[in-house]
Amino acid sequence: MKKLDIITFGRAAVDLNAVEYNMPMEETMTFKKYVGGSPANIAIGTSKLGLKAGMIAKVSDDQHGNFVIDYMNKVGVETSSIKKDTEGRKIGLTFTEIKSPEECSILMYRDQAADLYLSVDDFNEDYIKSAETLLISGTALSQSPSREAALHAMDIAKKNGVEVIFELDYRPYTWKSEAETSVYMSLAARSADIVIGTRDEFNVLENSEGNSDEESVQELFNYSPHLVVVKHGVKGSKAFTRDGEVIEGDIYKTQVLKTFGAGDSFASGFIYALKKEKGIQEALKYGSAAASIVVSKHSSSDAMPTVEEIEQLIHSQEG
Ligand SMILES: Nc1ncnc2c1ncn2[C@@H]1O[C@H](COP(=O)(O)OP(=O)(O)OP(=O)(O)O)[C@@H](O)[C@H]1O
Ligand SMILES: O=C(O)C[C@@H](O)[C@H](O)C(=O)CO
Repeated sequence: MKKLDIITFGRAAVDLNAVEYNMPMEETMTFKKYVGGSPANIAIGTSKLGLKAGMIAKVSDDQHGNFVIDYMNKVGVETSSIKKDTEGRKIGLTFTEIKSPEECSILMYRDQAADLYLSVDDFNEDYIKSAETLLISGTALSQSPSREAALHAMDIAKKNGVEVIFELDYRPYTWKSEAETSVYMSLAARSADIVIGTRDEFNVLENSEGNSDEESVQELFNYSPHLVVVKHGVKGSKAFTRDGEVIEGDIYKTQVLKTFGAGDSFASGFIYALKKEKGIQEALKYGSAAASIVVSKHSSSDAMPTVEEIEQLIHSQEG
């Protein structure tokens, strides 16, 4: 029995979500603070679903860093490998704009962000070995020393039979060029067991437009991955297995408040159901239902649902 079901690797940050909706950010005067950062959201999401989740991250040594660690502890995430930056670097901030339920955007403040200074010395082999699964966020590969740390963590996982999930999580702001992004995204995706990303993110990984999902996944199946999930927003998602299965996931209709947070909640529900051995079709349902719940709420982390909420939604719309 492993101590942890999953460790997520990458940024833990702060989201500042517009309290006033249906207006541009210039006019927004009030923002509500939440924990943010895609891999932090996934640690929170899976923990709220009852998995034993931990995180490898680096936050600022200040009130915001304390806020993130305290919140993660409160929701049951194991935080011993969330380190504080000793050089005074600050946590990333993400302001969100909710112009309409369809028109949302995020504005990231991430210069010298503490998470990109996570280094190989900030975690140890035993911590990774204590988990069944390691989830790496693509943004962690965008700069050194976090890039080497992420690749090192993947290497430890692979040598020790720890499953690796690569969440493409492409945030253009932190990358220098499209070619560089493609090189490192491909390197990580080829070494992972499971890859999850949006169609646009696979285009970034391939540094080309116009490939079909089938073409993207066949390329990856030449390497380590045995399961690849391509997300298509309101059009749902598709999972492809190495042995040729293609499984489609629908969405669950809801009253959308904002669109961000869908990807992280989808990953949380999907991973939870896979770990509970419910099968890929069910995992897509759990992912979509979790996303549907989160897009109807104000945050991407605090809004992560419980198993009961997910199952209730699935049954209500199937009924
Ligand atoms: N408006 C919506 N209503 C219901 N479900 C949705 C909606 N948008 C997305 N989803 C669900 O969430 C999944 C992931 O969404 P999407 O493809 O937008 O990922 P993403 O771009 O990673 O999300 P994010 O906006 O958080 O970065 C979709 O496959 C779908 O199941
Ligand atoms: O991933 C981030 O750093 C920002 C998120 O926390 C934000 O809520 C979001 O964009 C989720 O998709």
